[in-house]
Amino acid sequence: MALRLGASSLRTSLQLATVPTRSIALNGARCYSSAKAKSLKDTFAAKLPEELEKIKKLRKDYGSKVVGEVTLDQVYGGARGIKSLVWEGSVLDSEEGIRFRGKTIPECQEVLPKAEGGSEPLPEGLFWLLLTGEVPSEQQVRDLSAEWAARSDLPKFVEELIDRCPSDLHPMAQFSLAVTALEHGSEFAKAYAKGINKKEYWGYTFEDSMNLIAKLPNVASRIYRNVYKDGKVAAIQKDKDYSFNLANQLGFGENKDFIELMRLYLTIHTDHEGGNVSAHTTHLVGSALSSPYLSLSAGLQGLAGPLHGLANQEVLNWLQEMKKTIGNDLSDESIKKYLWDTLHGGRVVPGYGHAVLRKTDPRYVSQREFALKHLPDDPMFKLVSQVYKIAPGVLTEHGKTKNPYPNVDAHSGVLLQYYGLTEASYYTVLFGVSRALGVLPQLIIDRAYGMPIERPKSLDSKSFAKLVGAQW
Ligand SMILES: CC(=O)SCCNC(=O)CCNC(=O)[C@H](O)C(C)(C)COP(=O)(O)OP(=O)(O)OC[C@H]1O[C@@H](n2cnc3c(N)ncnc32)[C@H](O)[C@@H]1OP(=O)(O)O
Ligand SMILES: O=C([O-])CC(=O)C(=O)O
Repeated sequence: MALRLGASSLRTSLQLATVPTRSIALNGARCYSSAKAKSLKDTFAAKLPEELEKIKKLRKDYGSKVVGEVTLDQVYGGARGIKSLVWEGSVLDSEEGIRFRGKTIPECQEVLPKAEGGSEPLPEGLFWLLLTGEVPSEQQVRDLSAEWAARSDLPKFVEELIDRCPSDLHPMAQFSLAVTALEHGSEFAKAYAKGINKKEYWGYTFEDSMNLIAKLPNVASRIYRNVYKDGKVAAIQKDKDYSFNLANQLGFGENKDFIELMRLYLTIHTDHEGGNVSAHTTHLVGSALSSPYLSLSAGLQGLAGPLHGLANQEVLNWLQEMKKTIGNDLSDESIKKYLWDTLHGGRVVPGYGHAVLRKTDPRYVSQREFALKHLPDDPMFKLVSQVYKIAPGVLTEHGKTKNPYPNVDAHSGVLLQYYGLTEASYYTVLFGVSRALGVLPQLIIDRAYGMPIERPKSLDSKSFAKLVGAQW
């Protein structure tokens, strides 16, 4: 019960009184409806004792069972496939792709609440699903939108910090810098410094995560407007959803389809189980009890690498280069030649391959479906489709990559450029806003579970050689 007391002591005025909820079936998923919607924090707190009990029993009964073995190749191969992380929000199947709390992307598109008149899910709903495992009601999602809007103001010094960045400092560096500076308002760090009971950690981590997510549209749009536009940022509209506000602040609030794209984009980029660089980094830094601000900032710095989230920037630049080179000749032969030139130049084909996936990424598929619906005749979409037809064969013939199919980053830039967001160096910031909605729920869960500091064992090569019985 201490956990619940700790949580409720932090309740904000926006959280509505909790009343028993009625569970109804919505397309096979559980959906909770009630006169007064139960808040996210109360929903999580109510489920927590049972979750903790289940984990305690699992560890008591099976704690010494072997869950896998590790080869020397895995040690030298980026820890690929080693099962060593607990991540509740999503699990990635190499053939099927991601499932968020057991639900595929199409299933999420079906069951998660949408904006009035909209057809894409609201990322608020996915955040709720990732944290609690439950599909929220429409009212719960509306309340969450309102709560984020209410918490969205930036401290003046953070605005000034962003404004003082040179416009040629990469947007991702500006983004992680601003998120680090928001640490100034960390309730977790302040409470820890005062000395709090471990059982109260998650409540403060929840508050920090909510505040941080709420502020990201202001941070992200300020960077965009400063670097590429006139530096003026629209105010958050308190009665609107998160994606509307982000789209509007970027300067695309008049375009309903772009807002819908933001809702889809922010939903599908959230989470990709725990081992990817941004998720793992956030979790790792958080395991030292660094605040959610410092943890996410570290994760964003990993996302900014070209083999990870920056690949979406690389893809658009690469496609534009290709267009310049091949002009209107989208024949199989000319695409093939361009792909081979890239590979012969010792470069990777951006947007293709994956550390886990061995089939086309379902996040690519959902973006392709969006394009087929909204921009079927866009020349860049046609180019992307042609590359999709040709690249798997070329990469297979090249014989190096274990996965010749496209990942999420192969498509996102083409959708953004269609609506006029053409600045590729900005794209990973949008990815980062979405990724925050995926990695912060797990950070709250980590603290609620009392996960320890992460500290795997390393050895030098000589010791590994000895371990496998080799000469050194
Ligand atoms: C959101 C995301 O992070 S999704 C991934 C975004 N990144 C990209 O799209 C960049 C292009 N892709 C890649 O570089 C890789 O496929 C990664 C980083 C995604 C995965 O890396 P790995 O798990 O090491 O891939 P894999 O085991 O297939 O690599 C084997 C070899 O194939 C190469 N390879 C993998 N993908 C590609 C590619 N798209 N083009 C050319 N070569 C490739 C690797 O560089 C590696 O070469 P090496 O033996 O000379 O070092
Ligand atoms: O899973 C990975 O390694 C990379 C990825 O697609 C993501 O983080 O979204």
